[in-house]
Amino acid sequence: MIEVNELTKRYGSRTAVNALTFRVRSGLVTGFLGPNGAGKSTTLRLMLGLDGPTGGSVTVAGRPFRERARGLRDVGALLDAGDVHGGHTAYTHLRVLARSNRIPRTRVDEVLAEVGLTDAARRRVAGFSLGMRQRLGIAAALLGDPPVLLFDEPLNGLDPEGVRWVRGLFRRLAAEGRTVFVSSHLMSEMEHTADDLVVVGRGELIAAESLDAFAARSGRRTVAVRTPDAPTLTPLLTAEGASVGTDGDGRLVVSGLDASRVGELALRHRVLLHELTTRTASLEEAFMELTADSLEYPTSVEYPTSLEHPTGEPR
Ligand SMILES: Nc1ncnc2c1ncn2[C@@H]1O[C@H](COP(=O)(O)OP(=O)(O)OP(=O)(O)O)[C@@H](O)[C@H]1O
Repeated sequence: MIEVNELTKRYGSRTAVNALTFRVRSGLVTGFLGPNGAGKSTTLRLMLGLDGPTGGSVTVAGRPFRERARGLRDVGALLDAGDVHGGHTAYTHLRVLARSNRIPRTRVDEVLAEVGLTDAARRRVAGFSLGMRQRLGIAAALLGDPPVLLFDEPLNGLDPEGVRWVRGLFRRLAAEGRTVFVSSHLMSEMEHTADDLVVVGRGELIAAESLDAFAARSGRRTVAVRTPDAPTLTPLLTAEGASVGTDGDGRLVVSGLDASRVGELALRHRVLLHELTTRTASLEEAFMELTADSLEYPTSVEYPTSLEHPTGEPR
């Protein structure tokens, strides 16, 4: 279990992390989500004691990480896959880490096999693809067989097979009772991997709950309606208290009424319907909406949720 309490980090006048409080439970995969610049990497560095907090604390199994002497056998981490001496081979890189952490040499071969790098073990890391570097970083995190594992954007650069493999690996590590904390800026990467979510934006905590609770809270339902007579139907719907937008594809998007009520109204007023569909906002949409106000580099891209705005105007 990792406990993060009122954790704050300021760089000069810039607050990277502001009073974050959350827990990461063992035996589960916890997704650490937030847009670029949200403070994820800073939080991970603070968790590992690589940087000192301006305020607050992090404890791993009840003790600050700095006080722990077992290094890689206590906490394994992948922070920056590029942070490897390019002149080393994969084997040498892991061998050096193993030696300085008093980990037996046999473990190097085991983790190389685990991440699928046995055949590339004697090649220089300088020639590795990003995906291979990620695998090597994961191997280093696993080297000490630690109970706690932290990964910063581990899926970057992996091909679909690699992504599937990493997902399976995280699930297995959690099933073994370990604490697995994985950062990402994409909900789609966590949706089928994480049990719990910690969501941050501009250094602030936005949500810390189970994925199921997040989904239940944010799974807003709307009704998509295709009709040749939108000018008649729209005021009937708004008179019933619904918000009506359009989806840019000729459909009305109705929130605040369920599909059966929309169907009844249409029938009563003899409005022809070509389509009537209930839609549930995806987790990705809910995440985008939750973090929209905290984007460091907002773009003018419209996401589907904005189409449900009553006026149809982008927010
Ligand atoms: N050493 C530093 N000096 C000054 N500002 C920093 C430093 N490290 C991070 N920051 C700032 O703190 C904020 C959080 O950055 P951080 O890298 O933790 O975010 P992140 O969520 O990991 O983003 P990304 O997904 O882009 O990696 C950013 O505004 C960043 O510019």
